Amino acid sequence: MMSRKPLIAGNWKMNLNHLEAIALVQKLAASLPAKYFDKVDVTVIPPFTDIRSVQTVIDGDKLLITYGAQDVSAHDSGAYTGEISGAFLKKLGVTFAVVGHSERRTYHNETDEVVLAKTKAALKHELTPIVCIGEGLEIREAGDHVEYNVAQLKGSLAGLSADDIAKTVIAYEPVWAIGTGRVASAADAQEVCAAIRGALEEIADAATAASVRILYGGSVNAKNVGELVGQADVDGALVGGASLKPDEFATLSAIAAGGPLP
Ligand SMILES: O=C(CO)COP(=O)(O)O
Repeated sequence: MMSRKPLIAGNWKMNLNHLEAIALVQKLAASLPAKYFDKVDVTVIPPFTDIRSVQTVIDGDKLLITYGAQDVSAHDSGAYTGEISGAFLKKLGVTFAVVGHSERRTYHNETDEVVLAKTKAALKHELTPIVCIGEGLEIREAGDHVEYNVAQLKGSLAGLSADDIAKTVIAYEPVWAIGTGRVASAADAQEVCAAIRGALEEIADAATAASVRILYGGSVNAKNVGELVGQADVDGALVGGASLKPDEFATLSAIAAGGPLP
């Protein structure tokens, strides 16, 4: 099997102003020396208003940490008040764009069609979309989580070529695990991530499915990340709360790299 470099992505959500962002990136860099980056990719995903400041620190200090955006407009430019174009993000050196986070699906009514349009926009502007899917508690309790996630994945990637799918990252984030402290078991994460890989093989091909990184997200911390990323089909984590604590985020990145602890 093709080896996939783990990716640890810190989704700050609507936390930290640009001054706090600078301080966090500096602390994170101090705890995570360059030697780790051969074995793990680490990215921070701040609010839009922090991106320029984060870029300045990362470029100025030649850090190996990358950065992403929490959303991207489906449109390139024009009369779309409040939206942010992928072209602007690319110009700011952004690597990743999260699309379809459950908070956007829930609070902003983003459907699979919207998520697909945003995924296409990210790809068009050479950003790597981190396409999020995940079931709510009712679906999990009914035992329908595998089918639900496969359907959401297929809807969010509908019609994309294998070449485009190869340029994505998928994040499985069960809604009941987000911000609750109730992490999925490693076996539960593996079950859905393996099903996602199977679905990628169906909609693209085996080589593409083997190359795409699939992350788990939902109450990931330094204590549980090792077991999660130890699963065959879990290639990293999308981390919320623990990404706001630079020491813990550095520790969990080092664990994903296979150690040693910083
Ligand atoms: O939604 C998440 C990351 O995108 C997960 O958030 P928590 O790690 O805070 O549960």
